Amino acid sequence: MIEFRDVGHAYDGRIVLRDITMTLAENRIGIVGANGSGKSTLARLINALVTPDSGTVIVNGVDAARHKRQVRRQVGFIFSDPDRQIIMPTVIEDIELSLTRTPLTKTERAARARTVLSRFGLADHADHPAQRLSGGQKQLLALASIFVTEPAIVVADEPTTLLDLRNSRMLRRVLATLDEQLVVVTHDLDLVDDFDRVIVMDEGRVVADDIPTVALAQYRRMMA
Ligand SMILES: Nc1ncnc2c1ncn2[C@@H]1O[C@H](COP(=O)(O)OP(=O)(O)OP(=O)(O)O)[C@@H](O)[C@H]1O
Repeated sequence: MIEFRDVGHAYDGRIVLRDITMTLAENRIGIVGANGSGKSTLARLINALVTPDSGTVIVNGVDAARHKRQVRRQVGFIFSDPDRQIIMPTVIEDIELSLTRTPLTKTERAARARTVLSRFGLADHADHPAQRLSGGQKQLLALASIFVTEPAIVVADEPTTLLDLRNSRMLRRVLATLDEQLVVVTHDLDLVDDFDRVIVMDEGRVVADDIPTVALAQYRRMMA
């Protein structure tokens, strides 16, 4: 569960988030809104990549700004630019790296890594150089390397920007099977239309917060 209590944030004195008070308890939550409306900043507050200038963000009972490391262990964050996340030379090594802090043996880590790669359609690329994957494949790898650690909460900032239609459909199917709480920032409205809740941001405020059909209709009217 994620709670925003009267949260505000400014960059260099320019306010980008204001008066955010809400509790995110649903399993799958989408955040949509115009460019620059504050969505990424809101997402980054959840794993303390950004700390609020005012108010508090509480993640599973823990103040994110005060206990960054504890919160980051629970929140997997997926960046829209996968190059920020890919570290190891090969695809399988990159996934295995995510598992180094687990008590799994080397053989178990390799088996878990291969399972997640096939779930994300990358089984045939396991031993390929990670940096030579296509942009979309890198995005899938970045997703797989977070999901393999089974965090309690997954926050994804525009996870489908580089994916073709088949891969964004595959991601949609994978997301539908997850037990983790999921918060997705996106401009891909189809991705969130079967979510439990959609939040619409505008100029740093929440302007709609409802089931997808209602919230997305309001967003479409706003942008018309
Ligand atoms: N690190 C930063 N330093 C200064 N300004 C920033 C920084 N990050 C974001 N901003 C500004 O804060 C505002 C909100 O940005 P944010 O990235 O949260 O919006 P967004 O809704 O995710 O936008 P988009 O849909 O374009 O990705 C924007 O005006 C942006 O220029």
